[in-house]
Formats: sequence, C-alpha cells, structure tokens
Amino acid sequence: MPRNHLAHTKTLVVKVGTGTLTDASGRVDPQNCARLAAELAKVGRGRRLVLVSSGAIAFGAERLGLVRSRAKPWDIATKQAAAAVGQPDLFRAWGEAFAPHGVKVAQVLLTAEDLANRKRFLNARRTFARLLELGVLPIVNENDTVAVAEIKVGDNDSLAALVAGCVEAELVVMLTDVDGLYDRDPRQAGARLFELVPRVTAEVERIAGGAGSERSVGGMATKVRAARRLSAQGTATALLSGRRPRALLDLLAGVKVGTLFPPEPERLNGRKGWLAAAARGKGTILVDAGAARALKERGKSLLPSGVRSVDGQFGVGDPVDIAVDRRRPFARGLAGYGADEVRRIAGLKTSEIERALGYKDLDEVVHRNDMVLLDAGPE
Ligand SMILES: Nc1ncnc2c1ncn2[C@@H]1O[C@H](COP(=O)(O)OP(=O)(O)O)[C@@H](O)[C@H]1O
Ligand SMILES: N[C@@H](CCC(=O)OP(=O)(O)O)C(=O)O
Repeated sequence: MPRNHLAHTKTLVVKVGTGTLTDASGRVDPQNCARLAAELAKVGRGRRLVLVSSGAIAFGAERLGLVRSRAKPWDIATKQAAAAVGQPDLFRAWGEAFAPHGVKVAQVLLTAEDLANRKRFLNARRTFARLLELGVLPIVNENDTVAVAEIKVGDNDSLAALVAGCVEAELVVMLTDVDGLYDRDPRQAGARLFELVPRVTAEVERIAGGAGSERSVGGMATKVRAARRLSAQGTATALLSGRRPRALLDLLAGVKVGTLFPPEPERLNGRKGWLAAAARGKGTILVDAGAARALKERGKSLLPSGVRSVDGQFGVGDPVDIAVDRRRPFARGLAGYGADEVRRIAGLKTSEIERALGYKDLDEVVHRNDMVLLDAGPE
C-alpha cells in the first residue's frame, strides 16, 4: 500500500499513549496535549475521527502524589483508584485543549464485554456513528475502575483495534514516545527504525518489548499484536512519535514517518469481522484432528461427528471457540446448538441427531457461514 493512499483515509482511530501526554519524569505535559489537539482538529476535518486516549492512571497518580518506584510497583487496586481519580482530569484536559478549535468531545468508557457481546457492540457502533454524524469527537478509554481481569481489554493498543472494528476504520495511528518500531529496544545503542513491516512475523513479535514506564501498559508488544490483528481485519496501522510536532499531519500527507503496517488485501466484514476481533467464546468446542483439517483446509462446517467434548456453557447463537488444544482455539463461530445439546450429540453422525435429542434443528454444530478461522499467531 503506497503511503500517499493514506491521504484518502476517511475513518481513522488515533490512539494516544501515556508517554505522549507526560514528560520524561511522568508529569502530565499540558503543552503536548494542546499541540496534539490542534493537529487532531486539522486531521478530523472532513474525516471520521475517534481518539483513544490513555493517561487516566498518570493523571490520577499526579493528583494523588503517587511516586513511581521500580522497587515497589503499583498494585492493581492502586492503578484502578488512580484511573478513577485521573479519568475526569484527563477528559477535562482534552476538552480544554480542543475547545479553542471548536471541537466538541464525548467521553466513551468501554470494557471488553461491551464489544464482545453482539448486542452491546451494535449499540456502541450506533452511538459512535451518531456522535460522528453530529461532528463530535469521541474520546475512548477503558473503563478501568470496573474492568477486572476477565472483562478487561487490558491495554489501549488492543482497545484501539477493537474500536477500529466498531467504526470500520481504514487506519489506526498509535502515538507513542518513540518514533516507531525498532529492531531492538530503542533505549539500547544502535537501534534501527523499521519504516514498513509488511507482515508481523514471529521475529517481529520477538523484538517488540515491554512498556517504557510504570504508568504505561503493554509496550511495543501489544502494539505489534494489535497491528497484526488490524492487518487481518483490513486496517492499516502506523506507529508514530506523539512528541514529534506534525508527525501525524505528515503521515496523512504521505511523508515517510514512523512505522507502517499495511492491511492484508482480504478483509473480514460485518459479523465475521466482529467474530474474529471482538467476540469472545462463551465456551470451547473441542474437535478431533480430522474436523480441524476440514474446517481449516476445506472451509467446511463443524458437524457433530468431529466433536470430542465441550467446555463451558453457551446457548444457541452464542459465540464459541473451536479448538483441538483448548489453549489455542483456531476458529470461532456462532453455536447452532446449546452446550448441553452439543454434549449429547458429540461424536454422532448427523442422521443420529434426532434420535439423541428428540428433534433436529440443524445438521451443523457451527455453520461455516457463521465461522471465522482465527489467526492463532505465528507458530
Ligand atoms: N523494539 C522496540 N521498538 C520500539 N520501542 C520498544 C521496542 N521494545 C520495547 N519498546 C518500548 O516500548 C515503549 C512504548 O510502549 P509504551 O511504554 O507502552 O508506550 P505508550 O504509553 O505510548 O503505549 C517505548 O518507550 C520503548 O521503550
Ligand atoms: N487505561 C489506562 C491506560 C492503559 C494503556 O494501555 O496505557 P498505554 O500503554 O500508555 O497506552 C489509563 O488510562 O491510564
């Protein structure tokens, strides 16, 4: 994908990391917020723009006078408390920074569950669409105060990827505190910047390290993982320095800045895109190797004969993971039968379904039209 195509981007998500909103000592940097707002106001003209902003923990830590120490890292409750204190401050800072440019802002706080549940996902999509029609800039963050491990997206790089799926963005720009992806941690001497990463391979994942500070989450590793998922979704990702003036404007003018991850040519739309990116399996259907091959290599539906067992509880129409090894699901789909029904027909031929259940609604446990193969990551 040539860089000058980026100028035609109609819908984009810009994710701002903590390191972009704070200075080297971790203090909130209002000047950078103001400069970024001026650039984002320009970028948003004539485009659908959504901002995903981290920084609640850093703003809260500043107000509470919490000092960072490598020896005594903050526990989860402290981070959640800091986020609760800091989120209003963060939102106010953005509101004040955008006001001089006439940009109205809306606060959207999400958890993974909001996007994993199809009904709530469609609700969120409708709200985003209406906000954008009204010319309002949605500013998204994870709802850190309520998001415990099970319902947490966990990092805002992944959240930005989910939001991109929700608004069908062509591009996600991640603004961070380094110029892009380097061949090693840029704090080491001799690190070289990648301009283009055509594919996120295992090697690329290996060189992407952890976070730069206690206030950030994830580091390069979560950005690269999000870029891999986005690429499969048909969305480009750019990593840029949020501290470098004009970097975002230059990117959209086709200038070579930062690191670009182009989209894969074939994209998953609508329900399948949601299944692959946002949905979480309510349970797992464990299948035998033959069924796995039929699904992966021949695009077949899952029939009861290939089912070995079922983990968890789910109803008809719920998203379910499909796996040979329960730690690495290779597909996700909408269940044609509930978990207890699948348990009763596991291993049977389709002709035996009716005898086992007393009725037969479908031949397939998961129909191929309701199924996507997952990118289980590089081997
Ligand atoms: N290969 C790499 N290339 C670039 N940065 C890296 C790499 N490995 C680790 N990092 C670290 O990732 C940090 C950016 O991630 P993070 O601290 O989570 O930022 P943000 O708050 O913007 O999300 C950089 O400051 C850098 O120290
Ligand atoms: N939701 C948290 C930030 C989570 C996060 O991913 O932070 P970062 O790595 O700076 O993008 C906050 O607002 O502080």
